[in-house]
Amino acid sequence: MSLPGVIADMSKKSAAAETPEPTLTPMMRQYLAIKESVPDTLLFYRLGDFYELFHGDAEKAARILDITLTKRGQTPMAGVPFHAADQYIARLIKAGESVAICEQIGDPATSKGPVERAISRIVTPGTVSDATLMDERRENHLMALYPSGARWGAAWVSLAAGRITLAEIPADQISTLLGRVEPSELLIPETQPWLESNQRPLRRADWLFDADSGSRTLCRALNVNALNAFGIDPIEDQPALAATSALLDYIQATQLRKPEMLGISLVQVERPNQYLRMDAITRRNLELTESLRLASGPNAEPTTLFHILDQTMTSMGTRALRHALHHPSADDTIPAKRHQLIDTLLGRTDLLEQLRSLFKSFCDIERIAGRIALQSVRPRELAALRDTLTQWPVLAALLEQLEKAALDQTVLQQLTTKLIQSAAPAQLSQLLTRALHIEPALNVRDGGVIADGYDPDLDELRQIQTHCGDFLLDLETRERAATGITTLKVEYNRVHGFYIEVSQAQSAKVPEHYRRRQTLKNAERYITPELKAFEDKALSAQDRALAREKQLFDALLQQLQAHVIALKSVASDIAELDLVASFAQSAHERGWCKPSFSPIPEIDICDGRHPVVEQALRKDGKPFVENDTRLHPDRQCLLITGPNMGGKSTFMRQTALIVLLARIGSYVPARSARIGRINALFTRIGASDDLASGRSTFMVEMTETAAILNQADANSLVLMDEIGRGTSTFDGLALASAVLKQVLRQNKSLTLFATHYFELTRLSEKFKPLENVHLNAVEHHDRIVFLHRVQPGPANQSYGIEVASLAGIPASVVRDARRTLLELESQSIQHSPMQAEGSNQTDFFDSNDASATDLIAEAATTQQRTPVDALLDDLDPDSLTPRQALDALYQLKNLSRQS
Ligand SMILES: Nc1ncnc2c1ncn2[C@@H]1O[C@H](COP(=O)(O)OP(=O)(O)OP(=O)(O)O)[C@@H](O)[C@H]1O
Repeated sequence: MSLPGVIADMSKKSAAAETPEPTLTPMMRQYLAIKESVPDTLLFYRLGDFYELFHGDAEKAARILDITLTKRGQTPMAGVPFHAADQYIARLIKAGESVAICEQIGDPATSKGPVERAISRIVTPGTVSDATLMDERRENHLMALYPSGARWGAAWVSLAAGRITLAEIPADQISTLLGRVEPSELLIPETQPWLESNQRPLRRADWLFDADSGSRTLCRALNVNALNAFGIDPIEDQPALAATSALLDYIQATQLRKPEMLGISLVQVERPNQYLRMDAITRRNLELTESLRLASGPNAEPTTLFHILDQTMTSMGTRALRHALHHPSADDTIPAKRHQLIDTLLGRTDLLEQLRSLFKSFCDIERIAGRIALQSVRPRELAALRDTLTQWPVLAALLEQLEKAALDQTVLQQLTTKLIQSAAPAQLSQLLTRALHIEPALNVRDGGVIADGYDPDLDELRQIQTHCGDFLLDLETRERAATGITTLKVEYNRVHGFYIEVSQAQSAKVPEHYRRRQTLKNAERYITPELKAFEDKALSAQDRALAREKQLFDALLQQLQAHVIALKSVASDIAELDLVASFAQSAHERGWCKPSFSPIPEIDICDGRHPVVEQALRKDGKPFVENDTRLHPDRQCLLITGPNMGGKSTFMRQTALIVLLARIGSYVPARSARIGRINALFTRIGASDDLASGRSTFMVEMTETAAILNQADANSLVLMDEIGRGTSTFDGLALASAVLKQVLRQNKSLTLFATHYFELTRLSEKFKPLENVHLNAVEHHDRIVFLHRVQPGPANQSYGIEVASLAGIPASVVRDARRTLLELESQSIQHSPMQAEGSNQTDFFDSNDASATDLIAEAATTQQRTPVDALLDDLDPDSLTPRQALDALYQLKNLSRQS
């Protein structure tokens, strides 16, 4: 198989490399030839104690790492010390760069010209697996996408966990997938257009995306003959397998390994509707794992749900939580099981505490298993694994007690049987205890990794080093006794090594097997076969001990391979238990309740709270006001009005978060909660420019609204906050009304719709499933007090100016605003169709097609008609010849340029 992409075909040397410029030094020629094989990767070229970067690589690295950029002749260069390379690599990876490490492999002594060098490893953001280069709290994913008509095949891998996931996604949900998986690196076919501004893909040759090859390589990676056992259908899953092909090819190229050596042992296939659907915007708006506010200030308090919820004790549990938050289950089974476990743990909080404190000492079994599979595990990681596994009997005892306490033991048994019954932990713990030094050195090359007593040869080598003096004394005593020469001495010098010295006077007594080494004036020096053997051993003992340790460590790694799958399975159960224990802890500390599920689209929350806002208020000693949310097909939409700062957004978000928490299997911040069949969450909250893709606030708002109107259905929960506020009042009101009606009539989604357009509240007269609620405030001693209580009916006042005054707007401005408001109100009473009495007002929201809403919208557009609009009106596309159509196009372009 030819080496693809990242390691490009070395035979295809560029003209520059084949016929190098005469001025290039041999070393530079070597550098360029190697660099050509990794054109998009920063090449760390080993020179003495440094890794050097040249040309563009040097400039880029100097910028990212803030290191000095120097010049050798005309060549820009920058370097990092080899012993500190990992920390620099970590920073480059974080910045999204890939790094290739090029080491010296030739012997300097025998080399003519530059010492032979080769790339020893390639680290990329998506394939990194080294502990020192990774964030233990999150997964690193490499993803490949393969477009196949309206559906795209996707495959992504966590190399550290050795897990591949395959899926097929509708093309319009690619950004949702990217938002959910957050790949660190993305591969797409070379010729595929790419519009997602948030993700910079790596383009790979189209032919690398081949389903058959994907299928074959995956079989090799898993060491199986067919993929059916993993739920993969070679025909149906072709697009995903095509993506898998490019994915595995890239990993092989970067890891410099064959498929069967990639440590991939888990494969899963995601089927549609497995998870509650949320697009990237919704994830962001709900601040699940990333805070909106952090972006505006690094010191701001984290405000994410993840931050509030994370009481996990292991990094495996932390990652499981992050994953769960982005993958709420659409189905009740998984969350219901977790709820049952939480129930059991809350019944025995003493065991919950013991379990959590046990987990605190647990190492990252999953990642260590992954690195064992990749044979890149470090001695101290194995020692940590040993220490964790020796605690298994304690874990088993705790789980048995929990099982006894459980009302229904099946769920706990399903989860813990493997943990308790698996033979792997005990076997491994014994093996590692025997093999590893109690506190092994950081690297095998430093020695002191393998335990005494594990290998007789190593013990002897060590013995020689530590007991050299004892041996010599012992030999001296024995030889004196054997020869009767009382002045005999065993000694050592650097030139002659070990010897037995006998005075000239006694030299006649030396036995035959003594060989003369040196004659001095008054003494003879000898060597014996025993001493020679010892000398050979002693002089090379240290080197040989190190080599033996390396050999033993490698053999140990081979032995451990057999346990990788069992370890990963154990790790995933520990992650699950840690996650559930974390949920239980939150429920226990905060008095959260167990939600129930129902089969119809409904939400019935009693005394719900927003977990993040509540926590922030508690810090300031302020109470959170609980609110109910009731939505069902007959009460499909709540139109929420109320003053700014009244709590509208908080109320809407808390409803979504409670649904989400229930669906990830957590208890929820409420007195009671019944969550029905909800399969998607949509939000249109807040306003922000998307300058990166050149979209204004209003454009962003409308794009997000359009996505909701096009996708939400009766099983969706939709949150819409202040639709239409980004444009003129009439346009905004007209749009808000039309959107609301569409959601009610067509989408039929459960909806929370917050607005400042009081006029909309009249819609409840026409639409029975629409109900008005409001958040209220009262004025008290010239101050405004927010009650934050959701009450039936529409609000009667907006308090916008009062809130502005609270925010510190100068008094003169506030006074001016009040005056203007009075004027506007009196004018609108006289003129506005919205405020006029009787039929006018009803007409405005008439739901007939010729409703006044539509008319207002039309009128607003007519007022702003441009020559382009006029020309467009006059055109009848069906009656135009191609020539006329082209002319019209030119005309339109001219007009538009003029206007
Ligand atoms: N239920 C509640 N109990 C206590 N305090 C609350 C509650 N809801 C909201 N608050 C407080 O009020 C603040 C503003 O709430 P929120 O942003 O939800 O108001 P809003 O009505 O959406 O405002 P705006 O219309 O200006 O967007 C919150 O940051 C919080 O401090």
